[in-house]
Amino acid sequence: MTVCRPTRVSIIGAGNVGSTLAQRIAEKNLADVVLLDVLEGRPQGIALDLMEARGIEQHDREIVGTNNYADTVNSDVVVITAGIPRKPGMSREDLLKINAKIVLDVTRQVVIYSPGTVMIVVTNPLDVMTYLAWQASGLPPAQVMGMAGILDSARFQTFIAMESGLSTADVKATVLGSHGDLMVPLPRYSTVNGVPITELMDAPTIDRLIERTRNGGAEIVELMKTGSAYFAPASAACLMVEAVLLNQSRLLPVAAHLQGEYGLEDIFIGVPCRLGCTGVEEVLQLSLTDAERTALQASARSVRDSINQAQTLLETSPSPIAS
Ligand SMILES: NC(=O)c1ccc[n+]([C@@H]2O[C@H](COP(=O)([O-])OP(=O)(O)OC[C@H]3O[C@@H](n4cnc5c(N)ncnc54)[C@H](O)[C@@H]3O)[C@@H](O)[C@H]2O)c1
Ligand SMILES: O=C(O)C[C@H](O)C(=O)O
Repeated sequence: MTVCRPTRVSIIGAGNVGSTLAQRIAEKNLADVVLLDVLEGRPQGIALDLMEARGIEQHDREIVGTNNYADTVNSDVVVITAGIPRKPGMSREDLLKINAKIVLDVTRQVVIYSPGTVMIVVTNPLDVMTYLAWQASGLPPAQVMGMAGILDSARFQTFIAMESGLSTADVKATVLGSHGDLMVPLPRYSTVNGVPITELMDAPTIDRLIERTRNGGAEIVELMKTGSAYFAPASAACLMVEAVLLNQSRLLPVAAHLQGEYGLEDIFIGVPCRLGCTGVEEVLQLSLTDAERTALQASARSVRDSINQAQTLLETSPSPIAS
């Protein structure tokens, strides 16, 4: 008798984003979930809690909590959420050194047990962490990507719907670039049922919504006082997991490795990509105005500076980046 192996997603970091993502994946019946954390008891407790909801939510997905990477073996997708969230007054870049060490450590352990996985990075600062995870993993670049563009676009989408009073379902918004102050919201590619928002709102209103989008993560950090956003981030990561597991050919903005696209080399940054079972299957090159291209280049320069900074910081660490 053939024994079927269920699809498995491992989530490294059983904190706010990781545990919410585990819930979404299981309740959408996408895959079995392994939730791993350094904290003893936390992933086990969350997994048991989610298992006890199965009868109510009507699914039979296995959710396992663990501190042992061997339990993540043969994961189809691994999502890295391990790391420290920022506090009010901090930028995501302030997390660079501490999270770089965590991301390098967990990535190296993940690929021992899942050498062919698709890896989705969530830990901040996002674009740099995705680059470091890719380097440490040895995976082909198409199998490593970062989650941010879907979240930033969803925030822009929400603010456009709130401002216009039109249904969120009809709004499509596009945000490219880094997951930071230099992200690049694109009003020309943001529409309400096909109508560009530039036809629906005046420039000062659009500028105000762009500013709120750029500040979207910080706005929640300031309100929550401890921790950062996790419901919308988990939804965004789940969309990527779903696109990969179900080979959906979704066109989504993700932090992908660029090798000449948009005139950028050897960097991970948010661009529209076709996502399928092998990961990033294509980078779509939008035509950009001079101003949009300049903004994307500035965004990429800031990511490149942070990568250089992370590599300098890590040179003094006991486990430097090694390919
Ligand atoms: N890319 C995005 O858009 C986005 C959105 C939200 C959060 N984030 C980032 O994701 C990260 C997690 O956010 P959160 O709200 O879940 O934080 P959290 O503090 O709730 O959870 C983080 C978890 O990581 C665990 N952890 C730390 N070091 C670890 C290690 N070496 N191995 C395994 N687990 C480890 C912690 O024990 C904790 O449970 C943060 O860096 C945050 O800034 C990014
Ligand atoms: O803002 C943060 O620090 C968390 C995340 O990147 C977000 O945008 O919500």
